[in-house]
Amino acid sequence: MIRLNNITLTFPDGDTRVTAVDNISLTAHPGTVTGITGPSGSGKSSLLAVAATLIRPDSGQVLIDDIDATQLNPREATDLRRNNIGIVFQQSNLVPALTAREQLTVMNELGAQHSRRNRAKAAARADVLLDAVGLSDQGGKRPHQLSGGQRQRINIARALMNDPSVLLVDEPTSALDQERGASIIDLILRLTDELNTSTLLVTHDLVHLPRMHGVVHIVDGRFVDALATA
Ligand SMILES: Nc1ncnc2c1ncn2[C@@H]1O[C@H](COP(=O)(O)OP(=O)(O)OP(=O)(O)O)[C@@H](O)[C@H]1O
Repeated sequence: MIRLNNITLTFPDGDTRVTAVDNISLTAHPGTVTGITGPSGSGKSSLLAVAATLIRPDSGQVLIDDIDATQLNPREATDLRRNNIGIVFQQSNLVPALTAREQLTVMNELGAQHSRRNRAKAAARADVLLDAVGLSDQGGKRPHQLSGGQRQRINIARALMNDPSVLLVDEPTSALDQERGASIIDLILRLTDELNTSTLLVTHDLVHLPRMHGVVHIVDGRFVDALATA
């Protein structure tokens, strides 16, 4: 589960500071997808970066499975991120030289020694996830041999390699047409249910919002409305 309590985040802006996130609180429960939406520059990506423990907020708590990430030292925060959080970034950052399957198994090699699975278990997990995202027959292909939608599926599978309890997804449909975008949202909803992740999904694509379990609207860094659609 992820709970953000009264998050405020500012960035330096000349002699002053710009407030990117202004006292936002939200909770995402296991098995649910919460949409985060708002105009460009409203603070969506900043809020997601705070949730991902990539940026420490000026104030507020980031509770990941009841651990307050803002109280951890950088090494502890990295461990928490690796073990408990899966992140799908806006830009696909697949490694060009690796096959789809290797994009997943390499996650295990990058993890902390004590949290690594053995190679056979990591390979088995990669196969399960490739199947879950509908690409079990594409595991040998490199990113340039895959379509945009397929690459996004690999991104999602990779984020799930370490069995995270929290899944954070930034604009997963922005590079896709409506139909492919909708099928990526279907996939995220299904995997959230099957793997019981607490999922936050940033999107400016309003068409997808009615399918989320909850929606948080942000304008100028501030929470303006939340409606439960489930
Ligand atoms: N690293 C940074 N340094 C300074 N200001 C920043 C930084 N990152 C974001 N901001 C500012 O914080 C505010 C929120 O930006 P953010 O990227 O979170 O918005 P967003 O809602 O994700 O926008 P978009 O939909 O265009 O991606 C903006 O005013 C932006 O200019």
